[in-house]
Amino acid sequence: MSRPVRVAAVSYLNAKPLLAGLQALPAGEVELRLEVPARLPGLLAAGEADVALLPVAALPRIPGAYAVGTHGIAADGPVASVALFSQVPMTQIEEVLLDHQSCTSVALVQLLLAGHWRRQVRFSAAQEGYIDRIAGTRAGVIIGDRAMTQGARFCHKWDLAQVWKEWTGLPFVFAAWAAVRPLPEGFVQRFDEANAAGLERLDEIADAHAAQAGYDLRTYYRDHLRFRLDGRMRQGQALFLERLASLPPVQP
Ligand SMILES: C=C(O[C@@H]1C=C(C(=O)O)C=C[C@H]1O)C(=O)O
Repeated sequence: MSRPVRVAAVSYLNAKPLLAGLQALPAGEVELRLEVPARLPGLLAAGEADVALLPVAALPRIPGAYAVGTHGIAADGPVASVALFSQVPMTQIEEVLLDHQSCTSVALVQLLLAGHWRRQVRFSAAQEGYIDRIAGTRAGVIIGDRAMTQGARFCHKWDLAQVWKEWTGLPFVFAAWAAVRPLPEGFVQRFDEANAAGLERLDEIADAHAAQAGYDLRTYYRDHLRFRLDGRMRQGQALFLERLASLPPVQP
């Protein structure tokens, strides 16, 4: 491949530590594009991206997808930025709005409601502006930077990675680098090392984006997010995909 490797990543602050190290790659080796998670599976499947930070719920839909390196976006306990928000207690929720920017978390909430909370609710596709419609018995999933600042607005917040951990005892992987077609010789190792280099500078990266965040990014990067996908992470991912396969066709 003589052209740059086209890398598509999540546009939220959660991905900045993985992306920071890519600057160390040889000039012109990668071309970076940032999108909300729900757009990434389509880019990879259509060949518009060579590598994507792929929401793991999309893996079964992309034939031939394989893991690139050892990094992604995960949590081992509360993640802080993925939650179900509601004004009423769990037992009174009748409808759940599914964040249109999400792919994995909207599947996770359906698994948790059916298998962990054992609640039957209606799921509705959400659109831009849906957060204002979370009211009464209508709850909603919110992911990413927008989720970090909703705390005071809703009476109830269930952190989905924390609930997954309580349910299964395992970490949860939201997204992981993946490709479909072969990559240039040696690229995966260079890319993986570049990711790891970014993780050495978490505080510096947090401070560089602090004004944009408006919350404590150092804590978010250090205490909530996990970027290295070890054996337990992959175990959590496998269990999620197994349970997802037995869920009735994911709505909406
Ligand atoms: C932790 C997060 O993980 C993400 C959630 C995703 C999803 O729900 O599809 C995909 C990628 C990650 O950005 C977050 O967005 O806050």
